[in-house]
Amino acid sequence: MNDTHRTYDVVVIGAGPVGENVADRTRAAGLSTVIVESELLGGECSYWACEPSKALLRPVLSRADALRVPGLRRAVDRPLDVEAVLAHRDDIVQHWQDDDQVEWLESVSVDLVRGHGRLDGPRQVVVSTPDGETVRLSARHAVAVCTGTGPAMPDLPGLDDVRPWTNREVTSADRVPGRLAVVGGGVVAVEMATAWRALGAQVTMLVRGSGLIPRMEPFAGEMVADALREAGVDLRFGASVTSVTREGGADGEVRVTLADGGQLTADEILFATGRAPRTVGIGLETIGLAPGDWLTVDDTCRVSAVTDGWLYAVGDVNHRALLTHQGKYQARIAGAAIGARAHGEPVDDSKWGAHVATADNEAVPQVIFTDPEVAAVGLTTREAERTGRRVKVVDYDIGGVAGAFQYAKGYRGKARMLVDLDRGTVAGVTFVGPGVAELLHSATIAVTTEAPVERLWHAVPAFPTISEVWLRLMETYRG
Ligand SMILES: Cc1cc2nc3c(=O)[nH]c(=O)nc-3n(C[C@H](O)[C@H](O)[C@H](O)COP(=O)(O)OP(=O)(O)OC[C@H]3O[C@@H](n4cnc5c(N)ncnc54)[C@H](O)[C@@H]3O)c2cc1C
Ligand SMILES: NC(=O)c1ccc[n+]([C@@H]2O[C@H](COP(=O)([O-])OP(=O)(O)OC[C@H]3O[C@@H](n4cnc5c(N)ncnc54)[C@H](O)[C@@H]3O)[C@@H](O)[C@H]2O)c1
Repeated sequence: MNDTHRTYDVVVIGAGPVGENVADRTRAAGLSTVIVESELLGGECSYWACEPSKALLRPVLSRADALRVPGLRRAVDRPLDVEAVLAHRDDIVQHWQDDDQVEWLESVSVDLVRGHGRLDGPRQVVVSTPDGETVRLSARHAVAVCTGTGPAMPDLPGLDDVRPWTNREVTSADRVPGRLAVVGGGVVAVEMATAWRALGAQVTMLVRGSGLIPRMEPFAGEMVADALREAGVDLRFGASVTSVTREGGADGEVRVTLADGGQLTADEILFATGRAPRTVGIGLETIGLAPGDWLTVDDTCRVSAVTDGWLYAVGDVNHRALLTHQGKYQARIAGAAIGARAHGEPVDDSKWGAHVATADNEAVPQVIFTDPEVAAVGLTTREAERTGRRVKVVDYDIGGVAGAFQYAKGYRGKARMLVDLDRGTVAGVTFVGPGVAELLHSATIAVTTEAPVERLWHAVPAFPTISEVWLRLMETYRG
C-alpha cells in the first residue's frame, strides 16, 4: 500500500458545486489548491438533486403553461412522452459521468484526488483512494469542508429493508411507479409529487403538519396544495408514518401504517424529510469537533469553534441556506477571504463587504418549480414578526395584470411585498403563479440593494409583462 504526502496552500474536501467554486476562487487568488471527491465531481446537485429534478419538471411546467394558452390546448392535451422526458433527464445529468467536470477542473489548474477525505489534526487531510492508497495532504493556509448533505431519514424500524426512495432514487428512476407515496411536505416533496404525478404515477402525499412548504408564506403552500389536488394527488395532512414494510419480497408492495391507524399501500415510498450534514467519518473528532453536527461558521465561512482560523465550511454543510446558488455565493466569498488572509491583505467584513456572505442573512432567493411556481426572497410575514421588523404587507392578485392575461387564460397568481417601514425599503417578496421564476431576480436586486421604495416607483416594468405586478404593488403600497 502506497502512502504519498503533498502540500498545497488550500485543500478542499468535496467537489460538489460549492467545493468546485471554492477551489476555483482560491486558484484565482493565486493559491495552489487540491480538491478531494469520493463520488462524482459536481456533487448531489448535478446528479441527484437540482439538475435531474428540474429536467423532469421542465416538460411538466411547459405543458401546463401551454394548456392554458388558447389555441395550444388541443395540440398538447395528451400525456407526456415519458421515455423522452427520462432520456432528457439522463442527458442533463450526463449519464452520471463527470468527464466534463474533470476537464473544467484541469482548465482552472486545480488538482484532484479521488477518494474519501477526512481531517487528521489541524491543516491535515488523509484521503483513502478507491485503489487502496492513502494520500496525505497538508494545507499551508486553509482546509474547506464542502461535503454537503445526505437525506435525513426518520427512525422507523426496518426502514432499510423497505428500500425507500430518497432524493437519489426519485431523481434517477428509469420507470414510473404505479403508486408513489411521498412522506414530507417540503420542497423536495412538492416538486417530486408534481413531476411523478404528471409522468403518470398515482401519488399520495403524507404530510405530518397542516400545510405544504412551511418556510414560505402560507398562501404559497395553499396554492400549491390546491394545484396538486387538481392534478390528482391525494394530499393527506396530519399524517404521521409509524411503520413501513415491504410485503412479498423485493418487488412486493410497500405497506404504510399511520399514527391514526390508517393504512396505505404503494409501489415505492419516497422520504423527503429534510437533510443531514455529511460530517460523520470526516475526522472532526481529531480537531475537537463533534461528528454529525452542522459546522457553524462566521460570515466569511470560517468555522467559529476552530482556533487559528484555518478551517472553513462552505455550502450545505454549514446549514446557512441549503441551496446551490447560495452555496456558490458563499464559495466566492470564502475563496476571496482565504485569498486575502493568505496574502496578508485586509479582510472587508463590513456588511455587504467583499469577504462576508451578507446575503445569507438578508436576501436568499428560492424558486420552487411546482405548477404554480413559487419564487421568494428576503423576509416572510412570519419572519418579520419573529424578528420584530415593522413592515407593511402589500398583496396583489397577479391575475389582474395585463401581462398575466397574455401569459395564460384564467391566470391564477399572487404577489406579496413587505416594505420595511423604518427603512423605506423592500424587505421581502413572494410571487406565486405560472412563469414567476424569472421575475425573482428583480426582487432579489430590490432587497439586496436596499433601494428606496420611492426610487422603485421610477423602475417602469414593460407592458404587457407579468413584471407589471411591481407597478401594482407600488400603487397599492402608496395608496
Ligand atoms: C431533490 C433536490 C432538489 C434540489 N433542487 C435544488 C434547486 O433546484 N436549486 C437549488 O438551489 N438547490 C436545490 N437543491 C439543494 C442543492 O442540491 C444543495 O444545496 C447543493 O447540492 C449543495 O451543494 P454542496 O456542494 O454544498 O453539497 P453537495 O452537492 O452535496 O456536494 C458535496 C460533495 O462532497 C462529496 N463528499 C462528501 N463527503 C466527502 C468526503 N469525506 N470526501 C470526499 N468527498 C466527499 C460528495 O460526494 C459530493 O460530491 C436540491 C436538493 C435536493 C435534495
Ligand atoms: N427548488 C429548490 O430550490 C429546491 C428543491 C428541492 C430541495 N431544495 C433544498 O433541499 C433541502 C431539502 O429539501 P427537503 O424537502 O428534503 O427538506 P425540507 O426541510 O424542505 O422539508 C422536509 C419536510 O419533511 C418533514 N419531515 C421531517 N421529518 C419528518 C418525519 N419524520 N415524518 C414526516 N415528515 C417529516 C418536515 O416537516 C418538512 O415539511 C431544502 O432545504 C431545500 O432548500 C431546494
